[in-house]
Amino acid sequence: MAKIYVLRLGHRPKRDKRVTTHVGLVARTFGADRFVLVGSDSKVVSGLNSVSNRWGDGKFEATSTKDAKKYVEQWKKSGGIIVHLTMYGLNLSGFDMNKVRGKDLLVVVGAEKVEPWYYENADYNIAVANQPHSEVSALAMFLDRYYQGRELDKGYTSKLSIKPMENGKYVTLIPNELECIDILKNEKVDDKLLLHSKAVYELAVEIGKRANANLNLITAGALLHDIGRSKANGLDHGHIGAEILRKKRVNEKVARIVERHIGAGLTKEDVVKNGLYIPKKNYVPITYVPITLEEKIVAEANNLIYGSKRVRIEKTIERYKKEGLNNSAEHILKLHKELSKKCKIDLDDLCTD
Ligand SMILES: C[S@@+](CC[C@H](N)C(=O)[O-])C[C@H]1O[C@@H](n2cnc3c(N)ncnc32)[C@H](O)[C@@H]1O
Repeated sequence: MAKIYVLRLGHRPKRDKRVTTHVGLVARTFGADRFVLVGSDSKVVSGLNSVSNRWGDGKFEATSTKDAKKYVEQWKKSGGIIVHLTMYGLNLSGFDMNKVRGKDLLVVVGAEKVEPWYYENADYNIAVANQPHSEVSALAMFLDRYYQGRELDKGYTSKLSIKPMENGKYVTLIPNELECIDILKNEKVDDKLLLHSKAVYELAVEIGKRANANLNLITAGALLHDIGRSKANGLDHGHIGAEILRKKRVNEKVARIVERHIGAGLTKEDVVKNGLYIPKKNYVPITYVPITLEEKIVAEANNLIYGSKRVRIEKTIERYKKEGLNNSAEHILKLHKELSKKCKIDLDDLCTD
């Protein structure tokens, strides 16, 4: 896929810190892959990377270069296109974006007066209205036209994310390993449960790596999967755990891992038969069955752990059958086969018993 980098010229550390940071923030949010600062200002660069790690998937990167002209020349040499944003350029409104789509694109923005060399070496000088305004707005407008607005709908599975609210502020969190342990301790889970949770976590991460799953989600989902046992030990501990986490503003994707981890999930019949809480209609999809890859992996890892020991799936299936839960046993085997195929190994091979 074609990449888009933003090159920021003329940064004056004393004067431009805030504006340059905003150019980088716009680059990230409006879909660029990288922000390249000409010169050095480690605070600006590290600040942008910190935002990328907390609010994004960490793929966007801020870096710097000493030699802007060399950077531009190399970009052109490797077949990329240069767009220089300037009020003196072709008006964006009439510009055919297809001329630059599909190719690696370097978008150059200035701070103070930009040297003529950049005007001459750009493939296209483009103006967002032929009026003086700001590199921040020019970049946002250009990228928005480039992506035709799709960049605004990009969803991230990030450490922090916002639940949009008509009134008020609501930020949800994917806790890391240490934060999960703190959450468990605050709920006063006992040492045995802590050991079990850690064992499920370690195995889930191993499986997650093989399946190319989101490891932050798996870490939180696996460590917290049994948090509901601090209040209940029946089949409802999944849902109760998820509710505890929702109250703590933990990301909904983690809450659902917790809610759907029992066996290979609880079917609607299980839920009705056992008189469990039935989610409201607006809770979509209405299910306690794992759907996402991360939900499936945590359920599978939990099925391969007994206490804090790894066991083969057959052991768990036997236990379910002994309790007359033949349907659930079948689903557990099906999930095991599905994930083993995805990981290209029999997941029993990760377990000794
Ligand atoms: C404060 S302006 C400096 C103005 C400069 N004389 C110029 O070439 O546009 C800083 C940067 O904002 C961007 N900029 C300002 N007005 C723009 C416009 N109408 N269209 C595109 N970019 C603009 C350019 O990248 C410029 O280098």
